[in-house]
Amino acid sequence: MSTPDTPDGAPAGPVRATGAGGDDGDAPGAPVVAPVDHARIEAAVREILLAVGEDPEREGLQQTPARVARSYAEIFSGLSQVPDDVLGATFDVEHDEMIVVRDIDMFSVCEHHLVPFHGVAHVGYIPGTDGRVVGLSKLARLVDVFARRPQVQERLTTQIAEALEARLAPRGVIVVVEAEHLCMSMRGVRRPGARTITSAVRGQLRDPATRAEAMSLVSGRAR
Ligand SMILES: Nc1nc2c(ncn2[C@@H]2O[C@H](COP(=O)(O)OP(=O)(O)OP(=O)(O)O)[C@@H](O)[C@H]2O)c(=O)[nH]1
Ligand SMILES: [Zn+2]
Repeated sequence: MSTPDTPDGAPAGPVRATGAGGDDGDAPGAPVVAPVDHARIEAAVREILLAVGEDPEREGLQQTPARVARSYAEIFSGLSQVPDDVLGATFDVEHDEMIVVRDIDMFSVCEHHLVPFHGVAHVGYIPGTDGRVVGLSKLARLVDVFARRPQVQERLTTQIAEALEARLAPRGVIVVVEAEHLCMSMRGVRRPGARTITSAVRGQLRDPATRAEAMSLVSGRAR
């Protein structure tokens, strides 16, 4: 299992989107969209369709460039978000033990091939000395902030951990991501079912005993 310490370069800097990632005002499950350049995406998709030998004017493809643009606005909405959009509010529950949310569904896009990789993220932390915690749903929202970008799994894992460290000053953080990369399944080496597991562990959770407890929680062995 890898424990990356330095991200392999960050994706393009965030440009805050009005309303993107809004919390309590959003309808549950409402798609988060970003202000991408729809006209440019549409022109590019039309070119790709022509390049692969398709006819962009045939009935089934006429709306495809516009659909792809809307889809990219959602899939890449993390590029216009920053962690503070979702970790802004903390509260004091005087809890000084580990908190783990496991099996957070995660969809991202491989930056090498622009096809999805998907799986689950497990996110845990030990609150800092001030005992402040963040709402549980915000951990899933934080995963989305970094997953909805062109990514590699190692960087995604590290960025989630570093954002929690920076915002909560926790005593420890653990992030484990398990994912299947469609670039390894549907093309290339063609190994459907292979899962990649990455972890980022910080602070007290690097201590072997605490790390073992965290790993048993995220793997479900403690249930
Ligand atoms: N470390 C890492 N590698 C990734 C990730 N997503 C995709 N890759 C790999 O990126 C590599 C890109 O390799 P290249 O040789 O440049 O591209 P390619 O010819 O399309 O490679 P193949 O996928 O082997 O066909 C491949 O080995 C992918 O499996 C990721 O999140 N992390
Ligand atoms: Zn890929």
